[in-house]
Amino acid sequence: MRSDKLSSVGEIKAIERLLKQYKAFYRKDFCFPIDDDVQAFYNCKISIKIDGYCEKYSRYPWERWSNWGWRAITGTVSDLYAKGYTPFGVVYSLGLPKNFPLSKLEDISIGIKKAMREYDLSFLGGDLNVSYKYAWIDVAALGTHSTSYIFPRSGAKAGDLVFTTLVNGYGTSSLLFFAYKNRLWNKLPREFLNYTPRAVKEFPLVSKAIKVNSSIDSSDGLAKSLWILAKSSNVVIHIDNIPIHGKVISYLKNFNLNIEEFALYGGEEYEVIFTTSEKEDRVIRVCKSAGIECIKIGKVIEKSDKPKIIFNNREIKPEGWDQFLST
Ligand SMILES: Nc1ncnc2c1ncn2[C@@H]1O[C@H](COP(=O)(O)OP(=O)(O)OP(=O)(O)O)[C@@H](O)[C@H]1O
Ligand SMILES: Cc1ncc(C[n+]2csc(CCOP(=O)(O)O)c2C)c(N)n1
Ligand SMILES: [Mg+2]
Repeated sequence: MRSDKLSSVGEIKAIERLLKQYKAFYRKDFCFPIDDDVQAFYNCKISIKIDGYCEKYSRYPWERWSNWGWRAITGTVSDLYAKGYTPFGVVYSLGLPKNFPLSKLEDISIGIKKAMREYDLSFLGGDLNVSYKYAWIDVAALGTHSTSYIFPRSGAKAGDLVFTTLVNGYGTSSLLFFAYKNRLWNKLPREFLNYTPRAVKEFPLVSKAIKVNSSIDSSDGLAKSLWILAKSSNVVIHIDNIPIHGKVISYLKNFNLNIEEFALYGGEEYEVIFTTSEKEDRVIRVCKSAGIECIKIGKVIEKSDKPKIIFNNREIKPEGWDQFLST
């Protein structure tokens, strides 16, 4: 309905509406489905991704502006890495209120530079605009192909094993969001508050050594990311292992919180969730040689026109971070 608000419709439905209109502008020689994490062209050699963040909904009060700059770059390149592409450069656009101090702008650029060093990115250009009340950043990144094939969200096959990388781990980001919403952050140690996830830049190496069938990054949480894979691939996925960062568990217990829920419904972990028909021990070994840990979390059971995620005989709610529903 045209009169509906974004806060009742949510991000996914709103985007679906937009994408219907843009179908006519999609070229047949593009490599990914129109709604995938990234798009690629020139024989899939070059790929592009854009991602944006509003300060109000993406920077916690205890965080430095440099963290915000770092995460904006990380969030964008994460999608490229998750698809096997290695980003080589970024352009970004900043919107800042008129009274924004120059010192904070410097701090944002410290975070951006740190991320460009970490991911070996070139600076391709920028833009500075005035915004109303809150700061805003949009980052676009270009990546090059390092595998001989591509793996969309829709490529999961019956029998595939489902893996996730464990570079940042699950649980920390949802605990931080909980602490923020409940004004409890002074109960958490600096170690948690300084959470600075990094994108899984080793994943292109993994996808070179094994054949990945489908993948997504976990920026909107494990449950939602798994659900998107299942829905795009039309499959039922069984999960038998929900990963949670060891250090988070005691805090969740202290606050009397449900451990599984915090692992499932987070966001901003920037892990790669992928499916493959390769054997478990080989996948774990290949990840290790690439310098990261991967664990098997489940299996793709069957093709189905009723895609779902099952854990312990129960269907997992396909919920997660949504810009319009979550805040
Ligand atoms: N405003 C928009 N107009 C057109 N297409 C959009 C718009 N926003 C998102 N999309 C497209 O919709 C798809 C899903 O977008 P979404 O941002 O949820 O992807 P994502 O990779 O999960 O992003 P993120 O990394 O931010 O979680 C992508 O193909 C994206 O290009
Ligand atoms: C003040 C404040 N409120 C909420 C959050 C949580 N949060 C912000 S963006 C996001 C998903 C990013 O996905 P992507 O990078 O793919 O766009 C999440 C989980 C936060 N960090 N700060
Ligand atoms: Mg993504």
